[in-house]
Amino acid sequence: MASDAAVSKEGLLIPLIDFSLFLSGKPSERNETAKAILHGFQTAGFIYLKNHSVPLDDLKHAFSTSARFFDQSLDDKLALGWTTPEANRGYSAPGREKVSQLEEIDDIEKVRAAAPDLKESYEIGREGVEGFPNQWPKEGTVTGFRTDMMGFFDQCKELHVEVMRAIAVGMGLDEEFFDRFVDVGDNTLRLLHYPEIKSEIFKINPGAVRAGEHSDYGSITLLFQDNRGGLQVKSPNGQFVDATPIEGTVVVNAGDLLARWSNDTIKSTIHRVVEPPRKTAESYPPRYSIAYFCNPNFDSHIEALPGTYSAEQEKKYSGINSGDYLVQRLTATY
Ligand SMILES: O=C(O)CCC(=O)C(=O)O
Ligand SMILES: [Fe+2]
Repeated sequence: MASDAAVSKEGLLIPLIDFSLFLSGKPSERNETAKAILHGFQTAGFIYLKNHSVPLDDLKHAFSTSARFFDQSLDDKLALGWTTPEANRGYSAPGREKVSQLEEIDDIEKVRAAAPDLKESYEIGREGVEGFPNQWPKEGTVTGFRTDMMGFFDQCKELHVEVMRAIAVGMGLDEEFFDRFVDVGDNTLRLLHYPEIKSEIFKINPGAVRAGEHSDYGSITLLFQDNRGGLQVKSPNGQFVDATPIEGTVVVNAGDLLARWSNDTIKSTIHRVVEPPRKTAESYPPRYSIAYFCNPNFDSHIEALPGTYSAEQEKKYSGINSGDYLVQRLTATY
């Protein structure tokens, strides 16, 4: 069988799929796996892949490198600050955005004092894009950072191509159908750190979350999480369900642009990050995750995929340029 359930609750079934059966299985296994992947995206909008192409050691190394990055002083990180949606590269410390939903000034100050940041992140884009250089830490500060992160970037880029091939096969399209749409690698590697946080934060402000509910924008997101937990996915009946970490797997979710491309046959599902299930008396431990946001090449024209409509008037959306769409979405967020 190509898949088990990674999550099954409240009508949300997220399959756990052995990706090696697609990468190197017999033709029948390959087909069956591709169908299971597509089905997961059409129903839950999320899948877990095990035996994918990113080796566990490289993954562990990416996490320890990320931790060393966030260990730098705040000043050093702020010097690499995220600038514009067009660049979409660099460091963000958006801690203030959530606490500002509190109404009483006293409460706001209390929460800020106890938890200056619920989340910090750092983004890396494709190298060599004119006008938009990556914001690398100064040479020698985080040893090996640039080489290791770009190595990881390329591994994820390759995995994106393979997952898109699986979707193509699942849809009955040519296996290489998406290749020319995704070969450039206009993707974003985002390191995330949710610092240790006092438990009382969630008592003072029950609405507090480590990352607010949202959908992702692009084709798919490859999400690697540590073993803390806290990621939740919205079920069809509106309940948030834990997407519990499974070591060595990657969580893959479809983004809004893929949903649009598929004429809404694929779902881009809402998710968020809350406090993890385990805590000490005083606090919740830090959590690290790495999200790799995949996009169609920024110069591609995206319109309803063959087989997702039978007559022109069934196309739900007009065609759109991928890069324009993504900048539009990022502009609305920051
Ligand atoms: O940290 C996580 O597990 C999820 C992050 C996420 O959904 C995002 O950055 O879009
Ligand atoms: Fe997300």
